[in-house]
Amino acid sequence: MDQQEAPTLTALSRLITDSANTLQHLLTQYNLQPPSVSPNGRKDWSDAAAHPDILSTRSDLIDHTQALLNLVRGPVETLAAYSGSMLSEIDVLRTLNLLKVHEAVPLDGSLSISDLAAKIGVRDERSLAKQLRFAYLMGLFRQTDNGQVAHTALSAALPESSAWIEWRTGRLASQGAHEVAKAILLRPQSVEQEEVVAPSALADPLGKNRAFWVQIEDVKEAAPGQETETELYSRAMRGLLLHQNSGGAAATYLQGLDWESLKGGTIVDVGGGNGHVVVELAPWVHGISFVVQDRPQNEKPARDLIEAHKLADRIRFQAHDFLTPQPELPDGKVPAAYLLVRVLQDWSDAGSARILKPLVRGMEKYRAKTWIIGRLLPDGFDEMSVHEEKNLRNMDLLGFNLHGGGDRSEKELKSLLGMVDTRLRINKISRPHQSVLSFVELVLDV
Ligand SMILES: C[S@@+](CC[C@H](N)C(=O)[O-])C[C@H]1O[C@@H](n2cnc3c(N)ncnc32)[C@H](O)[C@@H]1O
Repeated sequence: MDQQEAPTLTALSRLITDSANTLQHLLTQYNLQPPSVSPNGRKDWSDAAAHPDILSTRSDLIDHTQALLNLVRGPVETLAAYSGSMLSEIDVLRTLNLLKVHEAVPLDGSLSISDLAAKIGVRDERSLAKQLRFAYLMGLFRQTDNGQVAHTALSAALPESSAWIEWRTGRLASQGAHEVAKAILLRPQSVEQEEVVAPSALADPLGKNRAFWVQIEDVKEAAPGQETETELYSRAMRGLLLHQNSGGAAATYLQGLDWESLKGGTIVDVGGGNGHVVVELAPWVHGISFVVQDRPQNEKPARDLIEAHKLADRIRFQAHDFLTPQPELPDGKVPAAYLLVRVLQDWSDAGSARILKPLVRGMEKYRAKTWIIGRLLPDGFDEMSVHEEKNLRNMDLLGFNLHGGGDRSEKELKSLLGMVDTRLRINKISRPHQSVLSFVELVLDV
């Protein structure tokens, strides 16, 4: 039987002190800001992307701290927290985010709960105060000495994360969680199966087992001034891009792929949403134009976003169902590469093969490459810190919850490619240090 080395309170505390000292020392050495609880302090770690020693020391510190917390709490209280206070933390975050409290509280000042309630249109002031009181315990907003509400570092960071939090904690993204066990019990194991049992379909509020993409489309009608589910989803995907990469969205993508090799060409972003990935990238990769392909519902949000970034001369949106053959590109362009960013995890192997097959035709005809950007799961244990692996696997579980899909390991990706075309192979894979995304270049042996 495995005998795990039992950590003690003092041994863990020592590890924490050592990692904290190292981290502090490295930040000073590289002239970077220390962590801070001030609303104007360090928000994320994107500035440390080029310093793997900082990132790995930080991950160690997080892992040791979590281990100490679990030890001090003990098993019963840890389980009580998962089914109690931690759930309330999510509920309070959802509520205050929906009420947009972070926009109403001034960044460099404070206001009374009554003024806050008036500003955000809340009538039940007492209940708002209770939500805030719990939020203070999370370090989300704080009460000033004169009883007013002010920002903390955590609440001040909400604007960048707000869209993702709104969507992820909302009904459509959460409903499947209640049916995961049932889906696992019911699901057949066949990779050939295109229609899979997805938890979110089992949780369909209309009881019709509608797939996620059908449910999201069916909620087309929004009240005047309100956004549709698709608009919220697109906004959330953009939020995830910024949020998941700790602010360093473009930097991660630039490190991962050889953009220079495509100069003068056109990249087709297949399932590119409203173009939120390529609007971040385009300013950094000169001489490349983009065609964003996605469902027609994304056309307007995409055009608005592209226009807002003044990139209409380089980025075109094309409504296209990626399960069907590739259309001619606008303006007679031909593809130099297809980009699939965070798409395949939503589909079973059979569904993913249907998405990849039309691209293989383009790879053959135009000698185009295909770049897959997504999460690759480790096959073994201890390949990364607990903190990193949780960040990675949390999205894998969400893929199952929503679509019955999920992320793949390199081995599983290779087996998928084999189902698509035996000439298709992985040319290279890279994962920028501590990025949750891996960058995979596919080529076709012709
Ligand atoms: C997980 S999102 C990824 C979006 C974007 N690539 C990113 O990384 O943020 C999956 C995308 O696939 C699109 N999609 C789903 N089914 C599609 C279909 N049949 N044809 C085209 N796009 C589709 C969705 O609209 C959505 O934009």
